Amino acid sequence: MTMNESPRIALVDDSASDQLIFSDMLSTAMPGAVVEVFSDAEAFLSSLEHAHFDCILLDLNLPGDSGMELLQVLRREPRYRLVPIIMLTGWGNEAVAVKAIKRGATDYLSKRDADEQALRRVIEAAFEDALREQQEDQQLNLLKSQARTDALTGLLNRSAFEECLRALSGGDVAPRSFAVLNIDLNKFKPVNDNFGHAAGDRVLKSIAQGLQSVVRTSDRVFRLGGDEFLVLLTPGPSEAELAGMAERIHARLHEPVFAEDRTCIYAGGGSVGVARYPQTSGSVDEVLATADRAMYEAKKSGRGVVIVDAAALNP
Ligand SMILES: Nc1nc2c(ncn2[C@@H]2O[C@H](COP(=O)(O)OP(=O)(O)OP(=O)(O)O)[C@@H](O)[C@H]2O)c(=O)[nH]1
Repeated sequence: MTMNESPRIALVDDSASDQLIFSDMLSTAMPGAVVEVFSDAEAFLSSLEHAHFDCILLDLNLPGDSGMELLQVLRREPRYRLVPIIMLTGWGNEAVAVKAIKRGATDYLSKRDADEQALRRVIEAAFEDALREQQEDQQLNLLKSQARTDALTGLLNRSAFEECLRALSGGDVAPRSFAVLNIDLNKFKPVNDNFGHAAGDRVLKSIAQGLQSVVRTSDRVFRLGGDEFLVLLTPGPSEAELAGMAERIHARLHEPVFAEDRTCIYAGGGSVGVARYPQTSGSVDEVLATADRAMYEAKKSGRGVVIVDAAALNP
């Protein structure tokens, strides 16, 4: 939130004389600013349907408690969570101004002490604060997303998967339908042994891209670790769709992966165990354990795909 050349500033104040004084002061203090004046919270809020402001000067003494209420409404609104809001206070209002800061105001300025320099100083400082907060926010979001991402493939990682499971099992609300495909690559270790670890990484990345290319936008692909992947299909597809999806995934896993010199480094495919909720009885965790067992069964029997609780699909 940098202060641009011509910030849009809203002045919300019910006193006609203060509207004049502050509009005048703003035109000298911030010559490029575009200032819009509102006499009450309601008029200001309805203007937000078609306008956006970079900074708000808000009279703390609007009728009733509407100045403080407006402040809280704005801070709950994602667009205005970080926008500088400066409270204009009357004489002896410092205690209330401090309360306003606790409720999210960026700063306050006593009307008695206000002049062009003070106004400019407080607005510039508020923009700097907002910029700092925005950068901290971005860093936090980046850290959160890194913590949920597998660095090699860019897929969601095990901790993101656990988060997802908690949401699926979610408290008192019955989980929605879902299907889970537990995938483990076949004979992946020899890639590392024969072509080196970088070649193994190349295979894992290629498998990750392949999986992402075949699922629907509502589905999620995770790398749980090593050569173990998991696809979560939400909402759970019909039996026929699920069989089609499992087959597409299985086929995609079998596509050969080449080195830069076009040597084929992997074509081992994967074993896929599939379980569905609510068709597979038990809790969300039990459904996962079932998919895991199905994957081992697929690996042992060389069947490629084993779908549990879909007898018609597993002749
Ligand atoms: N290149 C690479 N290798 C990894 C990574 N993480 C784990 N591995 C290797 O992946 C291999 C996985 O072992 P296994 O699943 O037992 O090997 P596999 O040959 O696929 O065995 P089967 O599943 O029985 O066919 C191990 O050799 C790990 O060292 C990674 O991030 N990059």
